Amino acid sequence: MTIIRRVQLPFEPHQAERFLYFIDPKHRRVHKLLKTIDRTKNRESRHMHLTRREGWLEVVCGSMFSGKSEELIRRVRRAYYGRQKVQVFKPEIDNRYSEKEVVSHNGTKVYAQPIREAAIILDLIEKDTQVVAIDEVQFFDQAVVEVVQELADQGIRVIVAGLDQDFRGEPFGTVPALMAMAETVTKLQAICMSCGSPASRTQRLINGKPASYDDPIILVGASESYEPRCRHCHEVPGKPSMHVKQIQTTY
Ligand SMILES: Nc1ncnc2c1ncn2[C@@H]1O[C@H](COP(=O)(O)OP(=O)(O)O)[C@@H](O)[C@H]1O
Ligand SMILES: Cc1cn([C@H]2C[C@H](O)[C@@H](COP(=O)(O)O)O2)c(=O)[nH]c1=O
Ligand SMILES: [Zn+2]
Repeated sequence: MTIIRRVQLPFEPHQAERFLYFIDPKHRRVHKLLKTIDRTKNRESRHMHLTRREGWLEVVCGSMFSGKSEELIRRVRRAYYGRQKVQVFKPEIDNRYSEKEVVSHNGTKVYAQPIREAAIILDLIEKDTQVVAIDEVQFFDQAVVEVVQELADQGIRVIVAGLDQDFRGEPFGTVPALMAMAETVTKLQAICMSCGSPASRTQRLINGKPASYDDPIILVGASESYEPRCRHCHEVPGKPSMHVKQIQTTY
């Protein structure tokens, strides 16, 4: 028999055996050779990218209007399609569009439990919850960092969405720390309302004028007080300028 071609058919990782087919064109026959394979080895080589242990943190951040809530809602809906037990939380202070829903600027929404402080999340988690989503995470107290770590360590997929920068263009609350400890970080951009470039920052406008650096950081609002801007169009009157020190090197 002349073997001219060896064909390895696709196989599933759970299969303990695979077949090697030897094609003999002369006799128009296919000879089958059964080969036992090592299940563990096979699974490792083909599925290294799959997570074996549940529980991690996903951060969705960016400026206002960049699509953070839309993205959080999209991930939550997909989890519901997967028949997963999901709990969504939001800070009580964010009552712009709804008390008991996360609502995006273009109207998509999902039910959420409003809470006053982060530690309460641990009391509200139900036994079989697999996914926890928290919107407007920048408004929560410092304890939110330990809360999400605890949930992820317990095997829960935790999704948080929030502003990485305040209106002054400075790191916002615990979001930078959450970004550092997350397994994945998705940084979104809106469109700059001044020049049309991708926008990484949020401009606060008071009576149409840029808010000054000393204004309070927390001010709940939407398009009446804020618009997305790129770094070049973002204005913060009174912001201390950064002085780059000249470093003298001596040899
Ligand atoms: N300048 C803008 N750039 C991008 N999207 C904008 C802008 N202004 C309004 N939007 C709307 O905002 C939506 C995103 O809203 P949302 O998910 O609530 O954002 P975020 O949570 O980041 O503030 C977009 O899909 C779009 O409909
Ligand atoms: C920049 C900035 C924003 N806020 C407030 C304004 C809104 O209520 C939320 C952000 O909502 P979004 O879902 O990202 O659109 O935060 C604030 O209090 N301080 C700020 O500096
Ligand atoms: Zn711009």
